[in-house]
Amino acid sequence: MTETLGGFSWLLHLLDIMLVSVLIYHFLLLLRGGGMALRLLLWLAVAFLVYLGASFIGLESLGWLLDNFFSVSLLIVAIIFQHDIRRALVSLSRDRDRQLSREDDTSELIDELVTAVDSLSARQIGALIVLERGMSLDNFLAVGTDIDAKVTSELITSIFLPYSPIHDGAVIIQGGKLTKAGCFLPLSQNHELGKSLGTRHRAAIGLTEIVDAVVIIVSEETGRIAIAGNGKIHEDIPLATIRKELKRHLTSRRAL
Ligand SMILES: Nc1ncnc2c1ncn2[C@@H]1O[C@H](COP(=O)(O)OP(=O)(O)OP(=O)(O)O)[C@@H](O)[C@H]1O
Repeated sequence: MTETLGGFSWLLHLLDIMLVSVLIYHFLLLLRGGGMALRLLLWLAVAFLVYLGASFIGLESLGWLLDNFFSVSLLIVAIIFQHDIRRALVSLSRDRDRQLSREDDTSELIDELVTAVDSLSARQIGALIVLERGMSLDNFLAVGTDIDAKVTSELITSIFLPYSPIHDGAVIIQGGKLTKAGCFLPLSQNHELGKSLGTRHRAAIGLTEIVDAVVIIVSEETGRIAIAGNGKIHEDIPLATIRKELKRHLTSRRAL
């Protein structure tokens, strides 16, 4: 094919360089933009078609670039989708036995949580309360103190009192029991989060980017209550809404 187009070799080189530039430009735009998953897949498909065309008409630079690009594309995909891959791997360790079995247990748990959060908020005591749903939280319990007790508002409040030795970090609630306190959660790396969000709030968001847990946050600075799920946070929520949201989250098996 290159021989057939021999007379136009300078044109081919020009076309080759232009296509490489366009590809690099759009790839950089892609890395900056949102809606990553679909756009990346689309671009991989387009790049593959361009690669076939480039090989056919003998565009050497473009062919070389795409050849190398495909070799590292698996790595690129793994890096870009690291959160989704991690979430998928964690979901393999679903532990349905720990789900709350009876509706009464769920409403009793919600009552205790709402009372605790109300009291903490009124006194501006910071708190981070994680509720396990379908996906196991066992991978996040390495650091922390074993508690394994029935959830009561008094227990939660006393853990977060400033002079309590385990007030730092998060408490974990699994299947209606408060299993751990002082747990360290992964911080969110989401650059789009507001700069005003500190590490307590970022830790809540970070965990829910990976698992389907729901996290209640009480701000020490403002006393405001927030709730995080599915990598998103809703701040300054009234108690009635917290109750409604908890009920929705704890009775549904789907991610939020
Ligand atoms: N990765 C983490 N995992 C669990 N708890 C954390 C983590 N990072 C911070 N915390 C908790 O948050 C506290 C610090 O909160 P910080 O003031 O930085 O955050 P914030 O989001 O501004 O919260 P606040 O509104 O309560 O001040 C720590 O003392 C600790 O208890």
